[in-house]
Amino acid sequence: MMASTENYIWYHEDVLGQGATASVYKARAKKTGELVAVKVFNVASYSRPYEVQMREFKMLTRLNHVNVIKFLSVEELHMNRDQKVLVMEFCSGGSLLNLLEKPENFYGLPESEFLIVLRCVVNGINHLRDHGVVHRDIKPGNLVRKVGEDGCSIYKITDFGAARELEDNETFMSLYGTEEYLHPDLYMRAVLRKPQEKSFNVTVDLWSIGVTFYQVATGTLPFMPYGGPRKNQQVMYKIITEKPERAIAGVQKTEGGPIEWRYQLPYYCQLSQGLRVQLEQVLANILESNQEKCWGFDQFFAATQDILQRIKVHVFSLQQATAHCIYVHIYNTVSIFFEEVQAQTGIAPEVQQYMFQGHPLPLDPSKKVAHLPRTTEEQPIFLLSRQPEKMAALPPREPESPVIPVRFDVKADYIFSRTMDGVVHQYLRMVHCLHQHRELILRGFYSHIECVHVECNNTAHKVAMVNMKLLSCLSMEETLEQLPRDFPDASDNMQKLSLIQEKMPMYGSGIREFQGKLQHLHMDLAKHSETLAEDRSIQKMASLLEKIVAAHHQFRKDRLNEKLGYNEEQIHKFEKINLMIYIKRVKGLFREDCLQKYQNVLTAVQTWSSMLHDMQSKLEHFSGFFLQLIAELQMCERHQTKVLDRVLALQRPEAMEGQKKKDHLILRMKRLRDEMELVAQEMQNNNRIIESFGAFNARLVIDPEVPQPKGH
Ligand SMILES: Nc1ncnc2c1ncn2[C@@H]1O[C@H](COP(=O)(O)OP(=O)(O)OP(=O)(O)O)[C@@H](O)[C@H]1O
Repeated sequence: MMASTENYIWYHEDVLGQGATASVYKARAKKTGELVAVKVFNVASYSRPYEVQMREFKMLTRLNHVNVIKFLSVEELHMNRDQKVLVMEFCSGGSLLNLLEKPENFYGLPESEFLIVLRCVVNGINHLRDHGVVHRDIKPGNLVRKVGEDGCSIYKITDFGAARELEDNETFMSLYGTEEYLHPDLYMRAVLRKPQEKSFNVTVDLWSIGVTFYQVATGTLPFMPYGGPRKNQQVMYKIITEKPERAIAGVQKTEGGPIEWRYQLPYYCQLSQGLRVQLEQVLANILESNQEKCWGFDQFFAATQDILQRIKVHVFSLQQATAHCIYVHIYNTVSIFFEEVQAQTGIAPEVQQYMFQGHPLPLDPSKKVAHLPRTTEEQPIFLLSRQPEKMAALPPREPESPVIPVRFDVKADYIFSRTMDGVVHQYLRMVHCLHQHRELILRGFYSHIECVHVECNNTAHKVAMVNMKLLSCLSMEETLEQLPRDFPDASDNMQKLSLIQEKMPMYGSGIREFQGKLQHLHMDLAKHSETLAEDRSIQKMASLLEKIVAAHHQFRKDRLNEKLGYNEEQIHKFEKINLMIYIKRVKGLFREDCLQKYQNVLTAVQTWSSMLHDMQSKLEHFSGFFLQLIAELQMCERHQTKVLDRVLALQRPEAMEGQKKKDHLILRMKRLRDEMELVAQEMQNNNRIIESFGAFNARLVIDPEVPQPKGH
């Protein structure tokens, strides 16, 4: 069956959605074939006074924004000229509600998509505000989705039918379908039908936006009486009006039971901690029925813009094995970034050090955040603490599984399979996340070990330098010892030098031991990397999910049939048994395989962290000590040179046995002096090499005020 207006035509089966006032169809322009959406108002709707019918059209003609549905024209239905048809741009992605109903979004949208919704709604609502329009029916069903040329979603506010009708008690019923999103004052009037004197301003939209954002972030409605908002309207009203300040959700878990208030987004929500805290702040201030305490539109707009203008920096805290998203403004200094990192990890800025793409990342606190490298979830900046840090990673909390209906009931089985579909999607996400964290831990520790390795080499160079200087000093000391005992300024460094000579092999072997340990760590890491590479848990979970989705589709078909035939019923029952087996396997795979392997890596992290920390602090100590030794040896050299100079100056010809002997001694002295100069030059060269190695040194200068090992 087809219907048409003067310029557009559509099939009845191409229905995009049906609301309380109208049905929306996918239609085509007769002349161009262009796809449009036509909203055909139902009988109840077009029997309203003409001006009321025209309000939505009039309002739409005034609006023009990418996040507001584009109005094209108003036409009349060919079959019934009284019936108005609103023609608008077609959004192929359905509504945000359709998206939330997909099992993969049972626990809310992923962070990137959530931010798109946030941006579109805030910008769209701002445009309405600029034109003095209060929508009064904001909800996921009234946000339609278009897929942009870049593949990203664009959400558009639609359905402007409710805006003026709120002032008209007779047509108030049109709001009935959206009571879950209603501001408490409207709820009282529209749902409980109690007179309400207050005038409704923009805060009613802000409340609905708050409920919508909560649902988009979590997949569930924030205010939930036992049995659902529609079944228990009195409790619903109690929840939204008695909600304590700053609470963002209220749930009644048992019939007639207490209401559990929530001040934070639930654990299963997919948003990062960094975004959650910012969103919770917004929600607490717009889900506020007290007009005096509720944010005004300007505050809401400023707070949401502040979130949207921030850039996201992915940070993985290696010793703690936790992933973080740090939201900062591009114009903030790096020191602000350090503080945000501290807020999420507890690691103080003075002990933070970073690595990126396998190399140390020196960060200057006075520079702008714009200088930070671009990060992704897979390519984060690794955070290391100079202090030992406790493991902070917690095993992920499993989603609550619904109870399997014991009896044969197509409806209950369908609901069960649908929920299970959502639950297993969450399991799959968790498996992905654990896998990714294992990968990041191994990658991060590989670089960390390499950096300690460089430090080890630097220290080994210092040992070599000390040894060279020591040998040169010792040989000179031996020469000087041949001088007459009563020679003034005769050097007596021998004891000190022998003591250093005695200790040096100990340091040398200490460093070799570290190098051995590092090699051992690399081998340990390689074993874990091999286990990770062979891990098929993601594929196994995905294949189980596929089977559960197939069972769910089967149950969806079965639900549509009033009564199943004998064979269909048998198949349904077998499928239910299979479903139970798959679910058991999902949990087994997660707990005994994925979680177990993840815990193994976490245990290794603790060992690796403490070993590397121990090595680094010893190396730091060694470095400082060697620099001190080098200074002492240099002093000794200077003293020896001074003595030599004096010897040469004080030599009197009569004191010597003969001219020949004198010449011989002078020659020897000169040669020695030349040799020393050569050694000194070589050492200077070595110093330069070591300094250039120092640029790769893992002990980064993050804050110039932080005490650094001597000589750096
Ligand atoms: N332009 C569009 N492109 C694609 N789908 C659309 C469009 N407009 C609306 N829809 C779909 O049609 C559904 C109903 O549209 P709309 O909300 O305008 O109707 P309504 O009768 O006013 O509904 P309500 O019960 O919310 O008052 C939407 O939820 C959406 O799924």
